[in-house]
Amino acid sequence: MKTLFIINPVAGRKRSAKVWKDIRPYINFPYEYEFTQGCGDATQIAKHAKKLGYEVIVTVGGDGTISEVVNGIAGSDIRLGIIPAGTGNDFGKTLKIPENPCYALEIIKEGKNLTFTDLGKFQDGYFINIAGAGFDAEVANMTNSNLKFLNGTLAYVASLVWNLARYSPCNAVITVDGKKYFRKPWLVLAANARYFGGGMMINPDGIINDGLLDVCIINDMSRAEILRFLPSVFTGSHKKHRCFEVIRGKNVEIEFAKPVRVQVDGDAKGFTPVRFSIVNRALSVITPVKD
Ligand SMILES: Nc1ncnc2c1ncn2[C@@H]1O[C@H](COP(=O)(O)OP(=O)(O)OP(=O)(O)O)[C@@H](O)[C@H]1O
Repeated sequence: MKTLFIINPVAGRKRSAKVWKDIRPYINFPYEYEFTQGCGDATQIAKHAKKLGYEVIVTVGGDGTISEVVNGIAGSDIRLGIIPAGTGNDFGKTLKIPENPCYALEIIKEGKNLTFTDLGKFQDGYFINIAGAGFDAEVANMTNSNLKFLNGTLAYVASLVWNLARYSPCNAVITVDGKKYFRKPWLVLAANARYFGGGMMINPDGIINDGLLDVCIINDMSRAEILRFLPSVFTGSHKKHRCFEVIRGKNVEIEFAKPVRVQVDGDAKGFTPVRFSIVNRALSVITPVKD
């Protein structure tokens, strides 16, 4: 199949360029490749590849690279392959794509199993993993913009601690398929997949092709309780916590009493109010097991 690898050389704090060098000798089928030059480039490359008739696009990068490619090929017949080479690599975790790039390449070489995934819709674009508003968006914004000089995990933890000290939950109206829910949340997510924040299983029961967004809400609790709550998110055991709830639906509107930051696939995207919806089975992804 006509295949293009799109490599984001700066993903994973530049680990991606090395990953590409490592896996290249093992690619035993015809392919082309292109490096991204900057923000948004992967979308343009993917759109062009669609016009040129490529059948498979493989990302070598992280979730941001996947998200950009998705925005170039959503709704087409192009198959998405994923070589995890970013910092968090959260989307691939839901699909059980091996974290080891050489094993991930083997899955693409086999290419026989496809999973159709839903895509979230935000404004005129798509997201594949998780979008949301509140505390998580503040953390993502600070990690990506102000703390680039720190390494990945350190930047995330520093941002988490800083925002925990200064962020306070405020009243919100969350409308899911027309039904209004009044809450005072730390954060509200519209999740397609299961993981975010570099391995946190925030949405343990998420199914990526059920045609529904999982609206995950962390309701008001003290800062001390948040500190106890956060580790449980890595294992998914937080789902039994009295302040955590999931509401499922196709259309979600989130409005806070004051404008609160929004993130889409880990990138800060303005402020609330915000609307998300879902497009069922909009993209096929090459996976270890069949859909
Ligand atoms: N050549 C480039 N120079 C600078 N930035 C780039 C370049 N190519 C792509 N980008 C940007 O790099 C950002 C980070 O990419 P990506 O999200 O894939 O890596 P990551 O943040 O390390 O991984 P993850 O999102 O899985 O934690 C993307 O927002 C993308 O727009």
